Amino acid sequence: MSTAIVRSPSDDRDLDIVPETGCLSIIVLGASGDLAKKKTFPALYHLFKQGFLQSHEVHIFGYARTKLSDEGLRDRIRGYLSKGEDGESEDLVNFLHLIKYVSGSYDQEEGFVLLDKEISRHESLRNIQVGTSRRLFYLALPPSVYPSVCKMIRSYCMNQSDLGGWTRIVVEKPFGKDLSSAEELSSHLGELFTESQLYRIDHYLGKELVQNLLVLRFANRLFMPLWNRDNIANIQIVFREDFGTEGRGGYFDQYGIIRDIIQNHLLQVFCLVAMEKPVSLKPEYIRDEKVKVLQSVLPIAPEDVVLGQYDGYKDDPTVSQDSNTPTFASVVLRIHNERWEGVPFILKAGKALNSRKAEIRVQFKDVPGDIFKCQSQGRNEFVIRLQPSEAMYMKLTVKKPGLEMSTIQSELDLSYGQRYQGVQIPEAYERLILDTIRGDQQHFVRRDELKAAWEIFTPLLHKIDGGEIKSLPYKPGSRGPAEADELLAKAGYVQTHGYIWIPPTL
Ligand SMILES: NC(=O)C1=CN([C@@H]2O[C@H](COP(=O)(O)OP(=O)(O)OC[C@H]3O[C@@H](n4cnc5c(N)ncnc54)[C@H](OP(=O)(O)O)[C@@H]3O)[C@@H](O)[C@H]2O)C=CC1
Ligand SMILES: O=C1O[C@H](COP(=O)(O)O)[C@@H](O)[C@H](O)[C@H]1O
Repeated sequence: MSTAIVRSPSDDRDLDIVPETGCLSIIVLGASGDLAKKKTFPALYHLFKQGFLQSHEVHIFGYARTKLSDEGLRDRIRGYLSKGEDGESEDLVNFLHLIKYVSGSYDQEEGFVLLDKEISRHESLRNIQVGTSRRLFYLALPPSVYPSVCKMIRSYCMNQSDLGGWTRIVVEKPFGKDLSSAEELSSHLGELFTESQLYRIDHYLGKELVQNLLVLRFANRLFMPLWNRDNIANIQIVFREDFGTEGRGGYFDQYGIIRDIIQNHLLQVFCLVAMEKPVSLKPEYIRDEKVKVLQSVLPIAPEDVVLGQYDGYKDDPTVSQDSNTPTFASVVLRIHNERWEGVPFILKAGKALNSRKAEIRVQFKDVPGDIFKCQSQGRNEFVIRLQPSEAMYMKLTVKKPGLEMSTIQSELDLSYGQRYQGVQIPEAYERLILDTIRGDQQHFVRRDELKAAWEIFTPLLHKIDGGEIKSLPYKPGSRGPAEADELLAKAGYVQTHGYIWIPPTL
């Protein structure tokens, strides 16, 4: 009997990536903060548990201004790591043992000299040849300190030479506040590091169903002829949260929902939905196509925007009383190219809404010559739910089971929890951190991509900052301002009536 070789799509990927081993130091800057404890350290722990980080190779350093001992940092993060575990597992003990804390400022050499000394000490304990070590700096910090921190890393903490080792820098969003500040930051970092050393992380690119988009679009014959202006009426990309800015009001008020979610997370999803097929899976080819589609987006018309701010947002003492910062926005993007001319893409995001959900909703056009008179029931829709409970489903018109010839809306449903029982879907950060260690930049944002993204939103953001477009009030726990639904209808979205999706049971 012959044994079938099952290849994963990545086996044939046209990537210039060599498997990497050897001494690895992961340095989390801003280790005392929110992101570090909630996302970065838990992601590292999951990688450790799965064997991607090996005790004999890896050491993890936390760095921040707060005075803490090694044990102090471990105590801070322990509860976030042990979620779902009974007591303190052997894995957890071993992982925490790898963590060391260094305290220092973000703009003085002393701290970074000390940090370098600690990293070098760990490297020499591993008896490695100078220059073969790998140093990964993760900036879990407010962007205001990126320039000084990067300068310090460049001056005092680089891997010494290039004998197969490397230094890589992971930076979080928001990367700038508009086109000019982003470009300034890019130029600054560009003087210190090469593009291949910089990893601009957008954690939406690490989500399972976002990573599935290219496979779905380009590995299925079914979708190829349909994915265009001839068949698709409109596409929504939606992010909803059922909680407000909670404890992050000070940060949020400076940025707002467009900079926090739409300009990065939703726009990345938009690229993958709208771009053309790349030459191959080589990261540069994929990013080239993303840039092209971003450059084809037309300037945003003011009548294609609805902004909202939930009642109670300004109760946060760190939020200014006359704030016009939107906590909700619905923005219609229009692409000027052969595939998408005339198809509105509605990007919508809001905090303190009635549910927590992120999804892509592709609505198809009406069937010409409808002999079943079923059009009023609703159109075909293909929905990709990114979270919670990953799923893809296709809303279809079918014959209502029974003796009569009547129609009803139903669905073809691929709910991951049901179809892939027992399969653990990795956290976005886990996947992306592993990519940085492997040197795979496919799921990271390139400099020109970032620039094109800011070019789309900067004129609108300046109008909002200048008070030219007002945020409309909405009730927490609602769908957002009613005007957003009106905008959706104006963009051509047709609501399905009387259809209720019944979640599958296991
Ligand atoms: N939290 C989240 O869920 C997400 C965050 N991000 C991004 O990740 C980065 C870090 O976010 P988060 O952890 O929430 O941020 P925090 O506000 O928790 O800041 C992280 C650490 O940075 C230091 N710090 C805070 N403010 C300043 C300042 N003004 N100047 C110098 N140092 C400061 C503090 O450490 P110390 O005082 O000890 O030095 C703090 O513990 C940001 O860019 C954020 O936008 C992205 C996605 C989600
Ligand atoms: O980047 C951010 O993302 C989170 C939402 O992430 P998710 O993976 O839970 O969908 C959002 O709450 C936060 O405001 C924003 O900065």
